[in-house]
Amino acid sequence: MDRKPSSHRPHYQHQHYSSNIEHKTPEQPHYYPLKTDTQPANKGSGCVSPESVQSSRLPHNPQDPGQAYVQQYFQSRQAMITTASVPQRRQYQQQQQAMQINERLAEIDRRNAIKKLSEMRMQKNMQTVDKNMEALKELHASIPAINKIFDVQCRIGSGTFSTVLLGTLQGERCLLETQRRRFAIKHHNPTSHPERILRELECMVRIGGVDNVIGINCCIRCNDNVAFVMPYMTHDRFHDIYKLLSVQEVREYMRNLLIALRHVHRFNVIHRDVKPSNILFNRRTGKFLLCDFGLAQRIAEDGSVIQASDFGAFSFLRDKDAVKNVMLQDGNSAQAEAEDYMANRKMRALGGGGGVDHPLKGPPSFLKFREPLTKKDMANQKADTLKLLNRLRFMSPQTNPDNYVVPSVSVKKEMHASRAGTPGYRPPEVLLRHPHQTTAVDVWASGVIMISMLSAMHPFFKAPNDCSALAEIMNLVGDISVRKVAFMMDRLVLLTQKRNPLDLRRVCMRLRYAEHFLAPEMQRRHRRADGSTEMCRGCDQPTFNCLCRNSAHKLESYDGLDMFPSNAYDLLSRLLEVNPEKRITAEEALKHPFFSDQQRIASGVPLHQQHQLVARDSMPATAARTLKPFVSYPVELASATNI
Ligand SMILES: Nc1ncnc2c1ncn2[C@@H]1O[C@H](COP(=O)(O)OP(=O)(O)OP(=O)(O)O)[C@@H](O)[C@H]1O
Repeated sequence: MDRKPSSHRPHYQHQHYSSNIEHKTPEQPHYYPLKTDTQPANKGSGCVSPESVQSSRLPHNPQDPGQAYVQQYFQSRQAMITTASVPQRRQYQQQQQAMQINERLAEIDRRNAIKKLSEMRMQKNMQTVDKNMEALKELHASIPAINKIFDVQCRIGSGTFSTVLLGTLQGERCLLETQRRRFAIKHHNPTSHPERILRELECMVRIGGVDNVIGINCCIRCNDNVAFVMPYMTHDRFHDIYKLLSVQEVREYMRNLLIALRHVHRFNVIHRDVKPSNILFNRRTGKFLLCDFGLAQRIAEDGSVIQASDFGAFSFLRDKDAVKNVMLQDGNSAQAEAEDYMANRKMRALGGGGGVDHPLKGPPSFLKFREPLTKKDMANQKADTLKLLNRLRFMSPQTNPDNYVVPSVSVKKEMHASRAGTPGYRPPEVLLRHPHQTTAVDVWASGVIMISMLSAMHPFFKAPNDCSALAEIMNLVGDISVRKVAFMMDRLVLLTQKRNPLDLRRVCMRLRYAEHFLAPEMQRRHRRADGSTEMCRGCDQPTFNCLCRNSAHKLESYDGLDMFPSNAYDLLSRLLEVNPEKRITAEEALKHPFFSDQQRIASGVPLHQQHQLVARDSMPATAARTLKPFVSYPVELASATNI
């Protein structure tokens, strides 16, 4: 049989099909558009003739099967309309009108929603502008002296106790904008306790300006309003960068933080508010500053807290020479920042330093060509991650958040224990209400920052109150270590459930590389014959991904997946040591192998000076250029202390 090649068949079929249509077209009845007395045809009735469709879109082509379908559709509809009775037609018209009204209403709703959204956006922008203006006005009104020294540009941040504004010196108006030094003007809320302001001022003057600790240029007071003038530093929001940092950057970040803490701790001062928002870190230049000493406390040799009024707060002010010699940091011009960045880039090109140019290691080859995830896989992965988060955040509903820890010896007189700090960064000794707190409080907080970077989860601890904060810590490190420490501190922790300690490295890896841990092929490989997956009761994870520290399960190894070396986790476990007496100090931590195998690069120090730093960890800040310190203190306080 003479068969046509298969490639010709569609053409043949198409021709056949078209001829069918052509055959039908002559028999087609004429189209009578539906007309009523009040409505012109094709307007408002929702009826469109096939001719009008054809003429408005394409030239009529009877060979086109698409057009043929349109014609057929209208023919059948027209047949229905023409054969329908008057009430049926009216009903049809009413339906069409209702549809149109609905469409119009939907359109109006859509337009209103867009209008409302843009109004809300504008309102938000205006609120920000308002807040900026408000902050500027407030500063000008409450400390008029500021107007004579600074051009205050805008608000750069605000916390619970202050508003921080950006200012440049009026004396430098003749310079290019990029060359003008920039200052952060911290305007304390007048409701802030004077002791708090004084404490912060003293810390900044005595401790600040060196070793990554923010310094102060001057302090201006007018009645109950106080403003600190500090060098301004452009910085990255931790929230924007914590997932992106390379190993080298994490190393530099932690080292700079520990250098700052070591310096602060040498003065027997606990910062008490170490958290990312109090750290100014510039990813481009590698510069790092620890700021906000508003909660700082000085501790006596016996471990008791020295109150701010006994802090010797004014002793340094009495010594006028000491004030003159205060190491001041310069304001930071945009040009100086750009130069720092170039120096850093050069350093990286030579193989040292942190920074953004380091490429991230890709996934290991065995996981590189993974099959795409189905919706079901993604849902499973989400559920699995949620289980882990629930496990980490779990607190029994029976727990009484106001009475979770009691003194084990009830006859002992209860002592005051400081709770100052930010939720999520408080260590076990603070949550256990231990009165003798040490600089180890800050070391724990640095560990919390490190775990956020290693696990790519921020905030890592998210508890709304101290009780659930302690529960979160126990969910990670196990209940036994916390109960032991509590016992040591004469405290009894009331528990409703036991908790296994988790393996820090696997927890961080599981959160950071979730897609690898939950790869469908991995899950399939470990699935039982009945389709279920064996789960570990200790950590609520599949047994092959068990996160328990002493897991007895056969684990998937994920060799080579993690970009962080094992000594990073070793350091982490020492920073997050539950027992404050055993916790590593900042000084010891700086000697940890996590840092020692790397070339030391000090933040913000030009390349040619870096070799001098081998024996030292950081440089003192550059000397003041022109800005003279201006310190003013309340008349009442001055007379009270005989200054
Ligand atoms: N020297 C500076 N350079 C640039 N920005 C700064 C500087 N000092 C502070 N900021 C910005 O202002 C914000 C608030 O500053 P700071 O933490 O000192 O105020 P606070 O009122 O004590 O805040 P909190 O209530 O969070 O403790 C910081 O998070 C930071 O973004």
